[in-house]
Amino acid sequence: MLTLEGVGKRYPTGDRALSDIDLALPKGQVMALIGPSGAGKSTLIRCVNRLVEPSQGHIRLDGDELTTLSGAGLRRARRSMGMIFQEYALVDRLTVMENVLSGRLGYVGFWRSFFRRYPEQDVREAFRLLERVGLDHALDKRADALSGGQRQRVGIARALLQSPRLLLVDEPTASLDPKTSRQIMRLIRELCAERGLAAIINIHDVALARQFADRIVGLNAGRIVFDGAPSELTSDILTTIYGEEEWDTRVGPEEPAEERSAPPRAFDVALSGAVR
Ligand SMILES: Nc1ncnc2c1ncn2[C@@H]1O[C@H](COP(=O)(O)OP(=O)(O)OP(=O)(O)O)[C@@H](O)[C@H]1O
Repeated sequence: MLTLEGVGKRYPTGDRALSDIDLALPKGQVMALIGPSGAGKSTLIRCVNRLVEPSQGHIRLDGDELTTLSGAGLRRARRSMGMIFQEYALVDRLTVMENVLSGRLGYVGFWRSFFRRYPEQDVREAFRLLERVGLDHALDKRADALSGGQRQRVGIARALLQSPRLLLVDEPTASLDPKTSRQIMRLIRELCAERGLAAIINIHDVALARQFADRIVGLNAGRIVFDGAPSELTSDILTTIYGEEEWDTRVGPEEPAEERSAPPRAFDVALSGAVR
């Protein structure tokens, strides 16, 4: 379980990115983090794995305080948090298998990984994961020969090979088409359920957040302004998170009357297009 207590972040530039963040993320919960650009979503995710140093507060993973760790302790904590990125962060000239195996870098030591001599059990597990994400036919392909969706699947397999306790996911679908985005979100969700893994997913697409997360947290100007179930996300709450917008606009004035008689649910329309 991950807990954040009174977490704040002020960058050296003076920008206050987070204030008084209190959160508890139980094992197995998939949490979507939404909010307008600049709300502090990436900062929050990066405070958890200390890519950004929080200025105040406590962050604990299974009771271990993360904010005071350094050196080997910090490396150990980081390897228990798998990170999945918008731009995949793969090494283009390496194969799919090599990219996935790099998820073990935190465990195998420099020279072994330099010569790419990973223990056999790591290779077997990498193969199993690639099978699970549907890429066992592409083990030897170079990463730069893959589509965006395939690259993200490699990123997911690599994060899981770390044997993480938590997944930190930063806009995993921002570069993907709508269908691939849904497939990737579904995969992340299923894998979290299979492994009892908690995840924080920073995402701009509210419809995807609503469909695939157990819980949604809305940030605005560095503060939590909503924390609840996807079904509680009303248009009033979207206004609280993002500001004034016609979330319910569903039918244009020029729309033929017969089509107005059975409109799609306003909310689905608003969510599928307006919040990007
Ligand atoms: N390295 C940095 N130095 C100074 N200020 C920063 C830095 N990174 C982020 N900020 C500021 O912190 C605030 C929060 O930024 P952050 O990137 O966390 O927001 P976000 O919600 O992830 O935005 P987006 O959705 O656009 O990625 C913004 O005001 C931003 O300008």
